[in-house]
Amino acid sequence: MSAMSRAIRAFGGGGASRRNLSVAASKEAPALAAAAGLVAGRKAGRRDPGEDGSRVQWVFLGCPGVGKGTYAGRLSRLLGVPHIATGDLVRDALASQDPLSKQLAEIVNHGKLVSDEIIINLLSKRLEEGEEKGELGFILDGFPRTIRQAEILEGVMDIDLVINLKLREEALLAKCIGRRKCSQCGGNFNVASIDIEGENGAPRMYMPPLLPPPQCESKLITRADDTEEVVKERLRVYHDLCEPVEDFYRARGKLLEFNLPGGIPESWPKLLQALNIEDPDNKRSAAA
Ligand SMILES: Nc1ncnc2c1ncn2[C@@H]1O[C@H](COP(=O)(O)OP(=O)(O)O)[C@@H](O)[C@H]1O
Repeated sequence: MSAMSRAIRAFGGGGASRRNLSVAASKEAPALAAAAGLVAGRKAGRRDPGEDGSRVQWVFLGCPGVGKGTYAGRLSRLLGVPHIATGDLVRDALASQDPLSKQLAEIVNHGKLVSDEIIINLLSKRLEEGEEKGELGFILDGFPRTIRQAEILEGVMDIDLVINLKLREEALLAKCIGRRKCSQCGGNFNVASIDIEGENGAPRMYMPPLLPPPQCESKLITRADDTEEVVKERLRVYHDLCEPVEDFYRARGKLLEFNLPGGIPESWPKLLQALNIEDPDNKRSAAA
């Protein structure tokens, strides 16, 4: 059993206070603590990426379709830390021969959340594998998604920043339905063209499609849970269960709200600015 699962047991077992959980976690979760590159229970201040980005322990929150995967992936490459998306861990489990996969498909393809226990087991396993490879730091995407997950994470790790991505509601559904992935190279694309009129002082929002190159065109696949009906359910679940997680981190002073102004070319430099990270593209053009 993984360290994080033991922490869950302590948490769910009744009577275990958060303090006990932290103590239990620091004793029982050396793997988890080492994977995070810190001593569990030590409350460090926010780690700015600076020269050594490898130690950031960040979380991305945001509705389905907002672009968590895109921006978390870009930052992970820039800072050299692993991007750990629990949705990907779930999809890997779904594709496996695991007896759990049928049960998981039933939940995921209806837009519901899988149980906290299952998700923490998957995440814990991934962190332990990372630790074995010497990974330091992480950017979590899609976790935590419930208050209970947030409390468990807070008890065993020091999250230093939570980035809450926001996009106008009208764009989210179209962005999910337009998502495509190349089954061969794994590239992510989007066929949706979003053009929302500016209203009540808000500027017009234009997000052009991100089309695949010709060699990927015939190999595109769509996620089974990216149908209109399922996306609407995922958005409902987000508002009910995941939005309170934003309040959880806001109350702890860890939440950075970021309103996406449009597509990647507009949003990426602004996000880097909000995070106090030097834009590598500007650096290159300044050096040229
Ligand atoms: N932290 C989590 N807790 C529970 N279920 C999760 C979690 N992360 C992912 N899942 C499951 O995997 C599905 C896909 O997740 P993800 O790719 O993050 O989707 P989204 O585009 O909705 O943010 C979710 O709808 C849910 O069923």
